[in-house]
Amino acid sequence: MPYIDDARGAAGGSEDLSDAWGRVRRRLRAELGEDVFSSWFGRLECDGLAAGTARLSVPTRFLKSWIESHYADRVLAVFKAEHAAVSRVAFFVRGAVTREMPVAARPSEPATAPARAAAPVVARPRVADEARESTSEKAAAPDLADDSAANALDPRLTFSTFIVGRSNALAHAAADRIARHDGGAPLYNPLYLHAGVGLGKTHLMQAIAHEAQGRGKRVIYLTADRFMYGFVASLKAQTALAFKERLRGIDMLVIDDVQFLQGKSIQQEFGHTINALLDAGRQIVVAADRPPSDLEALDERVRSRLAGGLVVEMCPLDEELRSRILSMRIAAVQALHPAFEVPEAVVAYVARVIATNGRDLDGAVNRLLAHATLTGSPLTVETAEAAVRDLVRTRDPKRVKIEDIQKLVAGRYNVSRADLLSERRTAAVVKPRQIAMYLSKVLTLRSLPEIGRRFGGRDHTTVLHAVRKIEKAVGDDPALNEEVELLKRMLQE
Ligand SMILES: Nc1ncnc2c1ncn2[C@@H]1O[C@H](COP(=O)(O)OP(=O)(O)OP(=O)(O)O)[C@@H](O)[C@H]1O
Repeated sequence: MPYIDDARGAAGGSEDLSDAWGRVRRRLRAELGEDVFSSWFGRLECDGLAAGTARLSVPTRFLKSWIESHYADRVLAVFKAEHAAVSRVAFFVRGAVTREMPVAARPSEPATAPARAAAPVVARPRVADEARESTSEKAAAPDLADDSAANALDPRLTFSTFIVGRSNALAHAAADRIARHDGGAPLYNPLYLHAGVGLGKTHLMQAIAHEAQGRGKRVIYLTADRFMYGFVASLKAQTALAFKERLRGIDMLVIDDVQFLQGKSIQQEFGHTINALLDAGRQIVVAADRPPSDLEALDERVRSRLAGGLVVEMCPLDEELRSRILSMRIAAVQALHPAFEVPEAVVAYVARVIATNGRDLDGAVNRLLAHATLTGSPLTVETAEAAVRDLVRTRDPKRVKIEDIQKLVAGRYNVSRADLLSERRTAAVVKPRQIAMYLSKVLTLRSLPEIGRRFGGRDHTTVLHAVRKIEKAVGDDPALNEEVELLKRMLQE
């Protein structure tokens, strides 16, 4: 069970918290839009409630600090509205070992699915606990000088537990070839995997690292934020040279979530590291949530080097693959809970309705287990439907393009798209232009400078001004609010 010390009596315990958490997620998704929600909150889990504080966890420090600085108040307000016992929210980074089962998922032990190994992940003993923020900072520099890489990988994320289907066959084949490649120049260098949230990138990346390590290769697996913290900490500790040497003296660098690389000097260092490794014929494997050309924060030269090997997209999991992943997860749970019975029809139902990603499939199995354990009654399609309701999305998130926003807004306000990009400053053009910029910010993952470029080469401060202005205007003017909401819906359909 999640730890609920004060809420048990008043709020009805874990089921209540779990329901509230489902509603919090749904409201955040509705309020912030699918893109923002899945970028920042897709991996947020509620681990419990104690002394009025809801404990929320994310897999990386970067996500933690971003959510804390941009969304903490909003999350708190929504949580308070949905659960009377919540008066505070606290964010944590899930550690490889200390990770708790998510809220609806802990009727009994243990996690049913490979928890994402959020921890530093390489060259670091598995006792790593990223929740110990301040102390782990200091430990970052020496971590990379330690050679116990294998210990830090999640032992469950291997090729043997990775299920291959149409959507990931190419990525799997390339990963497999690279991991088993012995001797000679690397085959595809770098291998760049990209996919939306929860489609198996980390699993495949860790599988490569496991396999190559097992073959005696010196491998480092890092998340981008781990790279950043490691580098910054080594600079502080004046061990930057050792850090660089350590990174460059390996056979394979596996680096996850590169879309999070931030900061000029860090990017430069990343670029140098990539170049040095590629030039020395060492294998690099990179994963991100977008193709290299969309890594706007990265220097053009680094982007083109990343794109210079094999770039493979992992597509959404099809129903057949989802069903096989579910069956495997259920079998893993049954090894520990032999009484946990899931009829074929329930597996088929869940595989059909949870069309999003592997993480939601894990969540569904956890909820089924919670339901079965708490009620003691057999699972049916009806009870499964209630148990996984909060995970079901009516449709897949759609990627909205700035161009589509411009076309729709221009059409709606009787101006041309060229007007929106022009220098014209008449009210008839300025308002739709600002609305289009605002929608570009809230519906796409584009940065302010990129949006500025797409609107006739404007400065990012102009975009920021437009975003703030429309944000305020929709708050003050219900008619405009409705108008903007309608445009959002039309774009997302
Ligand atoms: N083909 C697969 N076979 C088995 N498990 C899978 C597969 N694809 C995804 N999963 C499982 O789904 C969950 C999410 O996958 P993973 O963490 O690798 O996603 P990701 O693409 O790295 O997501 P993110 O963008 O959030 O980092 C994990 O538990 C993973 O084991």
